[in-house]
Amino acid sequence: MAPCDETQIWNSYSAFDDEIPTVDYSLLFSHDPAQRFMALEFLRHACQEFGFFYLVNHTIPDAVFEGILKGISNYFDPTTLNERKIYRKKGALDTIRWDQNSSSGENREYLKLFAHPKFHAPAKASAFSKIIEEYSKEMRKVVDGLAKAVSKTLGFEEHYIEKAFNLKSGFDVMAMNLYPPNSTSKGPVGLPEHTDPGFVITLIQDVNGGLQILSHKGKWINSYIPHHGILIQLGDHLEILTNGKYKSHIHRVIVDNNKVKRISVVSLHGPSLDKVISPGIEFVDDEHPKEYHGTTYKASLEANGCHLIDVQSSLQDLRILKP
Ligand SMILES: O=C(O)CCC(=O)C(=O)O
Ligand SMILES: [Fe+2]
Repeated sequence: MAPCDETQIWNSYSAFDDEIPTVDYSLLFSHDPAQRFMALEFLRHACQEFGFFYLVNHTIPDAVFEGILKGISNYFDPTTLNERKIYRKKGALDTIRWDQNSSSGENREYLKLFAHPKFHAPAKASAFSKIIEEYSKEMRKVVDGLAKAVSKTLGFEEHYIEKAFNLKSGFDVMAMNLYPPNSTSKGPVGLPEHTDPGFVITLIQDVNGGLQILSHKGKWINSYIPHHGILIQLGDHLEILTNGKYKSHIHRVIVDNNKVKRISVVSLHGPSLDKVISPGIEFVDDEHPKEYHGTTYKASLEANGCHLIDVQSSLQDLRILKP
């Protein structure tokens, strides 16, 4: 490819360093009513005006973050590549999936697994599996707390989201990503543009840079997560439940032709697979007609003919087209 072509491609993947809101988790549960009220108001603003935010002062110990990031780095050792190939796509019953993609559309090595209601992890890597399971349990506690807080920002009692999504049996998939695979990419894209299904998506990373999110206003924004902070992105099914009040956002990963080398841990926290998700009656009236079709979480995940572990968005298909 001629150098000028390369520059043109890179320019189309550049993004702005606009501020992303930072929500203090501990203040959402403050015993001081005024402080709690302010924190919940700020969370409402972050959900409605952004749809993504950083979460700090949460309950996950630093050692859990450091443990999983180190564990992933060790697991993706290039010399043990062959051992991981047993988790390459096999069939409809896969609960763990590994793959390595190096193409103009995607450049990453990943390990995905079903984390909830039942936890699955690579049997051979038992110490690593324990680390992943601990991370997953800790993150679920944070997500349960967020479900309470988000319910309140919508004007409901704290169990509204938990009940609407049947979160106690919620379907969670974890993806552990290494960008670019083997330190070489074929082009600037780590992961192409997409939104994610579910209630919320939690994300941590080892180094900053690479993840870009498309704002409400159509502007690509670089995400720089504070140290030991969590990036929260609202999922497609919160958008459906709230009839578009709280929206999910398109995002992508850019490896900038191998300049950004990074590990991320992404958990997609979904409703239970059999739960029908449709716009809540509280969000529908003459001024806000129903904007989405209702369907079970499972059917929405399988809508593109994909395996559940792909957790792909089908939001476009669920939108009711305006006449
Ligand atoms: O690795 C990242 O930063 C984002 C990954 C992502 O968007 C996903 O797995 O859905
Ligand atoms: Fe994503």
